[in-house]
Amino acid sequence: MKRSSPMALVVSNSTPDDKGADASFISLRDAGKIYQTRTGKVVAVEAASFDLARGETLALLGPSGCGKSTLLMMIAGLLEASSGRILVNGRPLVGPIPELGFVFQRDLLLDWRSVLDNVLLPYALVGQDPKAHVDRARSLLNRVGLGGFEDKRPYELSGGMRQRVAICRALIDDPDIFLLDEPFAALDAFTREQMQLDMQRLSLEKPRTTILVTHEIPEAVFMADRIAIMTARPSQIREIVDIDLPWPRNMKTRESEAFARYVTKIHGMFANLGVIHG
Ligand SMILES: Nc1ncnc2c1ncn2[C@@H]1O[C@H](COP(=O)(O)OP(=O)(O)OP(=O)(O)O)[C@@H](O)[C@H]1O
Repeated sequence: MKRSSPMALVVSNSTPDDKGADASFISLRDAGKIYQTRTGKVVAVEAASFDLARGETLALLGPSGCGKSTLLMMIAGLLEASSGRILVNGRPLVGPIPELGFVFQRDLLLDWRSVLDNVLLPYALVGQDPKAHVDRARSLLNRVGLGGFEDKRPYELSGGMRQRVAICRALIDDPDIFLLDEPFAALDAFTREQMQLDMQRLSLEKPRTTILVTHEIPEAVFMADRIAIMTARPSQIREIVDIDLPWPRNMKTRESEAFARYVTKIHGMFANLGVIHG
């Protein structure tokens, strides 16, 4: 089952290239990033190129320090590319993407606000009255199993519950683009698996163009339509692997031969790249 498409999104005022915009909703053309540091230049990302269609999920998979977070921040428009181009909906990226949901490895919840008020925080930050969005916030919390926890404070929740709140906060304004930077890295294996299923359920309800940063091969295979194989620094996208496993994915998917074949194949790619030894 292929997932369908979310709505259009406007990024800059320049003329859109609508031809093929659906197939290349997010396009990178030799996008690179060099950090200038006191001790010299750090080439974090070298000439990354790919096209991502509306509603697709791409995993950025690679070893620690290979530039995955840098690339994600560039796609969010939060970090300027040093070279190359990034296009969203056919338009060059000229600043932070307004209609964006971003989930970080750390949940970044505010402990002095209730769960509900944390989910509504994006409105408070821009001075909007959050009242009109309370129903949606409650509904999102319900859908991730946090109905009844609205008045709790984040410090009363487990790590997995906190990250669910962070996901609801990222989705409160119904963004077209959803970026996740190792959102489950700090969670135990059981919670992690459950979160992958929960995320899938949310994305099947309302498909969004999603980019997931991870260094877990099975997680990437389970969650993504396509996987960008990234080399160690200076990072390059060595290959894009299409994951042709049917949706929805479940326990049976993880146990299937096809799933194991993808994991083995990608493991072999990283071994060939010298990322995995032994
Ligand atoms: N602000 C910065 N200034 C200088 N160098 C940086 C900066 N941010 C990241 N780097 C360097 O750029 C490289 C890529 O970092 P990045 O955090 O993007 O990698 P990553 O693949 O997300 O790593 P991890 O999986 O460990 O989170 C690293 O060598 C890092 O030290």
